[in-house]
Amino acid sequence: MSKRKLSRQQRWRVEKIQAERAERAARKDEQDSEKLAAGEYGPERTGRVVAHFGRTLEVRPDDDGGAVRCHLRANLEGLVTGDRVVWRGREDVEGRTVEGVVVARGERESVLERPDARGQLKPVAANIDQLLIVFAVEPEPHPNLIDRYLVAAEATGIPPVLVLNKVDLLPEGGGELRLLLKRYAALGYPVVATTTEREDGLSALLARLAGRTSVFVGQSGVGKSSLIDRLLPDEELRIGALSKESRKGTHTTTTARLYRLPEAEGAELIDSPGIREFGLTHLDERQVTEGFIEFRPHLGHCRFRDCRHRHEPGCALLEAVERDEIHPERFASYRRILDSLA
Ligand SMILES: Nc1nc2c(ncn2[C@@H]2O[C@H](COP(=O)(O)OP(=O)(O)OP(=O)(O)O)[C@@H](O)[C@H]2O)c(=O)[nH]1
Ligand SMILES: [Zn+2]
Repeated sequence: MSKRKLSRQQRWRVEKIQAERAERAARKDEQDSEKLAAGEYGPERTGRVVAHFGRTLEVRPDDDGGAVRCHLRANLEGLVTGDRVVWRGREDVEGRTVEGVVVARGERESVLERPDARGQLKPVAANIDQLLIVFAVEPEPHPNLIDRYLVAAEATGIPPVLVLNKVDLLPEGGGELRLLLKRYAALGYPVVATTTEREDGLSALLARLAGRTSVFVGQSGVGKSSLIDRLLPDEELRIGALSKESRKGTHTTTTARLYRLPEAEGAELIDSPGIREFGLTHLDERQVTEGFIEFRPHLGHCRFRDCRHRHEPGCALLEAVERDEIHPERFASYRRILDSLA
């Protein structure tokens, strides 16, 4: 909300709209209860949220068929794209499922959050198996930036994958960038090379996408749109396979959407402009320290319990750098990220 004060009349209008909205939702819920009791909705089925617009969702049934427009029972809040749900459909006279009601949410394996306009973290997508952090030969990535993304990924608990795009621009032998990525591979991070300039330029990525739900993140210009265009060539797929009946009056918004990727078995992608910007969120000192995964075995072993890992004697991290167990550039990057928090 902006700092601008609302006039009394504006405030009254806002309150009135909110009250009307709440009343409508309550009425709808009452109708749903009656319809559910009267057996107008079919049996419980499972599905996955492929998009959401306020209290209206699109749910893709696990059994079959295209996405169905559903609304939420009043006791359900905060569903996001990627959530697994239990829902019940209502059919028209010709036996087509025309709408549904979501009655329960499944447990989440992971959730991606972003700060809203007020700076409060809000979930934007759920059940993501991997964060694909895209880099490119051009614009050349700052190693510090890769570390920043990795730290942010570690804070979510969703495993990151480094995707080096535009490898068609790599110099003979691979250059510095290949060496850099080798360092990350040695830490245990999967590294995948891609190019949209060659027919088979996405084969390693497709293998990585199969059987998982992924999101693409990364700085501007690295080729996220180009990669996604190749993965989702069909405009219909991009709009979402919403059945014709359900599509009527679909809002066009910037909500996160879940897509099936036709070229890799069981591959799903959740995408939105907001999600692509992930990684630029605020982190605290503890998250940054724990986000450097090779630090973890050493944490808690410094001589001083409140060690800041700067010049303290008996610092386990500094000693690990001395012994080459922590790469000095990773350590320098850690310090730079910490300094940027202040
Ligand atoms: N040489 C080469 N160029 C590529 C490749 N992939 C993408 N590009 C080019 O890189 C530029 C940026 O690509 P985009 O797909 O718009 O990048 P983006 O990450 O979506 O950028 P934003 O929309 O700003 O976030 C475009 O001019 C693409 O044609 C590649 O594999 N090789
Ligand atoms: Zn220390």
